[in-house]
Amino acid sequence: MRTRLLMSDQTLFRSIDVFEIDYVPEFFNYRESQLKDLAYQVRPALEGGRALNAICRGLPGTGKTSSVLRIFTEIEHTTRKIVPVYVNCQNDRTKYMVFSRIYAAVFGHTPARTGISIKSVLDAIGGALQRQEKSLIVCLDDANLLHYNNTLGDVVNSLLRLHQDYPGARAAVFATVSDMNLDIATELSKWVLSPFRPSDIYFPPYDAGEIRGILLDRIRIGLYPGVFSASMLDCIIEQTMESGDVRVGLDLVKRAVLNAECAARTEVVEEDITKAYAQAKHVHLACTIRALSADERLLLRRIAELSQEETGPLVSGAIYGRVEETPKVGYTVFSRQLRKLDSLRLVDLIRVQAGGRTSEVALRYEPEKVVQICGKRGVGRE
Ligand SMILES: Nc1ncnc2c1ncn2[C@@H]1O[C@H](COP(=O)(O)OP(=O)(O)OP(=O)(O)O)[C@@H](O)[C@H]1O
Repeated sequence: MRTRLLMSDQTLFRSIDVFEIDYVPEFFNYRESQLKDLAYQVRPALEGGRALNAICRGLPGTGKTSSVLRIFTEIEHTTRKIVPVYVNCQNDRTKYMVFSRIYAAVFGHTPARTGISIKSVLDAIGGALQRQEKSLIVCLDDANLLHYNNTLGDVVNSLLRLHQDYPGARAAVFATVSDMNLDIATELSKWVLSPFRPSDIYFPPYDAGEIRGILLDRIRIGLYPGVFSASMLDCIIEQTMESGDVRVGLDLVKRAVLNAECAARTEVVEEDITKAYAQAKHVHLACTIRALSADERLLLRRIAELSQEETGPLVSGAIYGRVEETPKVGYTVFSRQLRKLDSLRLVDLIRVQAGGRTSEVALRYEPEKVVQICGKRGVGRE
């Protein structure tokens, strides 16, 4: 007899790893054209030259990192003449950390901790590439996080000029950027002396059908048959489309199944998804806030505080007037930061007047939660 009850030693997951953020998906569809573009950038390096630079642009969770890592894996299986290096700028935010990461990929170990200068790390990298006649491709993932204090300009400059001190050492940069308002190429052209001229590779948000396809592939591999019905999947797709980030959908599926297990059910019901959404909402918020610069985080916190204090709608001009941080940023930078919070769906910007500069700013999350996650004022300001 088919039972609806799950025993305590039974699980609905065939493999729970399939829903973890670092899982490398077996099926990777809907990004064929971007993968082709990336492969094209690599081609000159396969022929002994320098790869072409690229900027992969798209909102969070649109497959930028996965695409670059896929191409890097293909490189590793094809040639030893190219050293692909992945740098997660959320973790490695200084020039020294970025070059240590590259050093580790070239030499197989990190540089000695004490007393070694950035210049000597770079010299060692350049020398090794020259001797071994190898070409370097560095992926700066979430490169916008290095944008402040011109770390990004310094890093790109040093890499692209490596060949000047070490003829034959060739390096290229693949930068991924989720801040759709930041024109990294123009920003860099102010700082980077060597020709950067990146190709722009755009990653549009997945539509509902594509999100369904991605989630269905994972459900097929990660869960036992019958655990997740089509109608339950529809609920998850609806929630995922709100943020546009596939990670939200994957996380919701995992949590909903865990909730079903907890209730000793053999299949997910709507209640499991509602509960999962309440649990996951803040996890997603925390991840998005973590990826902000310190100044953007302070602005978001201020908006949350003002939302608690004010009863009427908040408008951008009034928010600017009440930013307390010193030195205060100019209005143009402030507007750009606001647009970024809007593009990350942390706030909604509603134009008050056609063509005017003023917008109504509506926080999309509970202000108390935002203040709590943003942390103390003034901590870690860049
Ligand atoms: N086409 C796809 N097929 C299967 N899984 C995908 C696909 N696109 C994205 N994913 C999954 O979604 C998650 C987020 O993808 P990824 O990290 O590549 O996005 P991203 O655009 O780099 O995001 P961010 O800008 O936040 O770094 C990962 O778990 C990845 O495996």
